[in-house]
Amino acid sequence: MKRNPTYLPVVAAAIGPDGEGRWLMHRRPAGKAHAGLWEFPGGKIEPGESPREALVREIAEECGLRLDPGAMRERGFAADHPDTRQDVRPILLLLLHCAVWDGEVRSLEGGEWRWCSLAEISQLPKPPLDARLAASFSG
Ligand SMILES: Nc1nc2c([nH]c(=O)n2[C@@H]2O[C@H](COP(=O)(O)OP(=O)(O)OP(=O)(O)O)[C@@H](O)[C@H]2O)c(=O)[nH]1
Repeated sequence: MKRNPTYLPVVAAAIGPDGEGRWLMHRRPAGKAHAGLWEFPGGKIEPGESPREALVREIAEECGLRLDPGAMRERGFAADHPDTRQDVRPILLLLLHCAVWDGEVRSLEGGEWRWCSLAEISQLPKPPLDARLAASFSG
């Protein structure tokens, strides 16, 4: 029986204070997959990490914010269809809402950062899974 390739787990953050409806978006830098598109920031979950641990690490590395894992809530997920080529792993993208953090945003690994309203996010060009997650915010 043909088996699907193993999903690559990726975690992303909807960072924003409760009730304000603005979220921190990251524009992927040149030279990377999906360069120039706007994503909910985050990255791959390493073996042995929980999604919350991975998110704290990725966000600290990318923009210097220190997220409070106790203030994270599951917000949704989106997954690729498995590719028929065995060398391309489908992505499982988990989205966590984080309403509490410390620090100021700095671009530590390239790319652009912007606080955006949902209306602005809907207009930004996004990778496919981020687009589906963003659409789920408006119901
Ligand atoms: N956020 C997001 N990532 C996606 C989508 N589709 C897809 O293949 N990916 C891939 O999922 C991976 C996300 O991990 P990452 O953010 O740590 O990737 P990266 O290229 O910045 O990191 P790296 O330099 O460590 O490989 C990237 O390879 C990205 O291209 C999508 O729709 N949304």
